[in-house]
Amino acid sequence: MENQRFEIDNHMDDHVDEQIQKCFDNQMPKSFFTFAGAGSGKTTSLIKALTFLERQFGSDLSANSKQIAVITYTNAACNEILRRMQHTSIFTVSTIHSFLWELIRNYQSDIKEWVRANIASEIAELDSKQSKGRIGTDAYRARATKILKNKERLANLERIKRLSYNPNGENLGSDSLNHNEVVKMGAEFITFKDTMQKILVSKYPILLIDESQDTKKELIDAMLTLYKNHKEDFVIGMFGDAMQKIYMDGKDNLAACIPADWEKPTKVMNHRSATRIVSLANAIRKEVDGQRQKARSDAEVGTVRLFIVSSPAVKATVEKKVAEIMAREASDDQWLIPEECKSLILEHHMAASRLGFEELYAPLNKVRMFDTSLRDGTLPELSFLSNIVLPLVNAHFNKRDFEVSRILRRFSPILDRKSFTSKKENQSELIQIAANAVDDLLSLWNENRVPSCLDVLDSIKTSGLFQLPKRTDDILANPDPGTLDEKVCALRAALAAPFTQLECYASYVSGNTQYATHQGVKGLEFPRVVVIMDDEASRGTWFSYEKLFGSRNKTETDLENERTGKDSSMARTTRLFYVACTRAQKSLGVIAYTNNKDAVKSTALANGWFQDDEIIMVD
Ligand SMILES: Nc1ncnc2c1ncn2[C@@H]1O[C@H](COP(=O)(O)OP(=O)(O)OP(=O)(O)O)[C@@H](O)[C@H]1O
Repeated sequence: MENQRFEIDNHMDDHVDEQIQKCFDNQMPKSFFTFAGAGSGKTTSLIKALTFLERQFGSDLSANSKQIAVITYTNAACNEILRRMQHTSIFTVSTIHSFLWELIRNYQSDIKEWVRANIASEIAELDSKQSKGRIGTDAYRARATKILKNKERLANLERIKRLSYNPNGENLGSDSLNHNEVVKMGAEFITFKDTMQKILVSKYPILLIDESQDTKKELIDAMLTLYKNHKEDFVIGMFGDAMQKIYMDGKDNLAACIPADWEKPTKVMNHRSATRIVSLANAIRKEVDGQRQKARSDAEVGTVRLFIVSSPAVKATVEKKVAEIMAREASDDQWLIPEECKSLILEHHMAASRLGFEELYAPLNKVRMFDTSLRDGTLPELSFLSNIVLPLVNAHFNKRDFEVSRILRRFSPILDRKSFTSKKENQSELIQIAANAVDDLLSLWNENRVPSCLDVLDSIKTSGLFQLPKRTDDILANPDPGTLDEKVCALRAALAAPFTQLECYASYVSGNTQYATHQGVKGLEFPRVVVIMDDEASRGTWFSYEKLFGSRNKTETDLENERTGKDSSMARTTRLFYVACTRAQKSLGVIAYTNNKDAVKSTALANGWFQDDEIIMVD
């Protein structure tokens, strides 16, 4: 085995980059589909392709006002690509939502027409269900509310001059489109409007999609239609890995839908992980598609361990013990430093309980509308506190006066440039007003008190130190709870939490703690990884590690899905497990919280995922 490793040619996949470069040949453009396993260098190949394109065609594209579009799954991935390409202007790097919105935003009359038809069809569908529904049930009432809201929106539509959309926000206004509408509409415009196709192809003769296994199926289908109609003057390049499909809105069996005339380069190396981690990844993948990777000849052996723990254990204590054992087993003391390890949880609330921001998180986690903004930190009330107030408070307590005045100049309406320059004679007075407002705010921390987030908002409201998010008045008011809407109620309950919890939350959403979710680390890598499998603590039904590890029976639906070849919760969990484990470079600890330790152990052994001496039973 060791000898075989040294025979591995670490450059065996280099031809893939040349194959991709040939696809961009002006005379004979070809689209391509590069699907390969974790750590095989897909993102690296994407960056190499962009570097090549810039060198080869950069000035030509700029001279003709054309660009290369790159679509990524997250804003973080966009920023990483932009950073690596040094923000070169021949590239438009965006998420699916912003890409589509940029493409269609100026076609307002088409947008309005589409929205009108879409609402009308939703109403018709709801009406039809309502006519068959049972009066008085929750579902009946919910449908009635939806019908009413849709009718109001339809009536209001005519008065709206311009429909707006923010790909990274909540889109609350009556003139706003929601995320689903933009994807559906954008994809339909590309699919059915010749002019939209021509505009897209002429602006972006090359379009590359990263993580295409999870790219919304509507967009993939639209791109395949676009390809069919414009294959002579348009190149699509898709990068991805079917084994890493972890969201339900991606296209199933994408590989089978790729036209026969595309290039399909494949890779067999794993440049990321130690050999033992690569062999675990191969074992997890074995039953799915049998694809095997090779570790680099210079890869270290690495360490994997499975810790099986009875569910009611005190988790923080268990996880500390696991880190200590990993330090010993992997001969690596860095395991003892939490910031040097990444702990992958299943849901954000598991980070909230471990990091101590549960009171802030739990009420907001119940509101579906907050799903995205709570998780990415863009919920206006929280982002206001995290991005403006927290830095101000920290700067003050760390005696960074220059930073305090920078924040005030930038964000405080008291020192707003316009009023400041127009009232020259009052400038020192304005500075004093701002300083007093800051003092009032900071006095909340006097005598080692910890204010609640509500106290902080209240002080800012009284002093006018900063402009507050729109809902603050409602949140701070004290009306009969029955009259408040669900979102305001949840915000009120959450913001009663101590401000220290906001600090922990802010640190978590900006990626500065040891915790991240299995899904959130897609595309990333870390030297030391702990994968935490804890179905009992996770509320979703989408994944089930207990079923994957044989400690819970499959349901009738699972069995039916398996029989009919449909995606099942076992299949989804296998892919999530693969994604999580393959983030590790050097060593990997997997913790299974379970009520059936023996079943977990025998499944881990029977599947060839772990050896007996790699499994540790924790009491
Ligand atoms: N040809 C190569 N030679 C050496 N190192 C490489 C090569 N290609 C990629 N790497 C390194 O391997 C690691 C994984 O690469 P990359 O993130 O591009 O893989 P990926 O296929 O996109 O992974 P994943 O699917 O897991 O997101 C990175 O650290 C990268 O720098």
